[in-house]
Amino acid sequence: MAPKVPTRCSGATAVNGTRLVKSPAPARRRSPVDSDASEFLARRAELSEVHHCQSLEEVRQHINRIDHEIVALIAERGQYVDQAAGFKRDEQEVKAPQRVEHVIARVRTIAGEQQADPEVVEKVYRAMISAFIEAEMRTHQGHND
Ligand SMILES: O=C(O)C(=O)C[C@]1(C(=O)O)C=C[C@@H](O)C=C1
Repeated sequence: MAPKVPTRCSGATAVNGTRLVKSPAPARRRSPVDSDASEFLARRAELSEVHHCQSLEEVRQHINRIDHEIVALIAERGQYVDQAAGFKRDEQEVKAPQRVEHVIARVRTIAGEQQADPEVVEKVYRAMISAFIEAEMRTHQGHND
């Protein structure tokens, strides 16, 4: 894996409280769907910076901050998965194995672009999708009771 090179700061607050200069937000407010994905990822990469930490405590502060963002994104993703359940007729459609493999291939590609380990990303996604399928099953059963 390529070493992480610290990027120029532009718009975050460092853990030590330093305020970093933020570039103006884009005028348009469309959601980052597929067609906007590369633009969205480029902006995300520009905003993120990997700090060289001086202590384990500092490392954990960063991990805690990132976990907050990840959980917020899982919550948002979950609401779309929940809606997906409403469009499905049976258990096979809920499980959608071909779609799962498509998602996995896609996130592995994104991992490569983002200097993330594709093996780790695949394992995380398989565990997450499996949990979402269980939740979707419950929603789907609820719709059909
Ligand atoms: O795309 C769907 O059909 C979904 O329900 C979403 C999702 C996912 O979490 O990515 C969840 C369950 C299916 O197995 C496939 C994918």
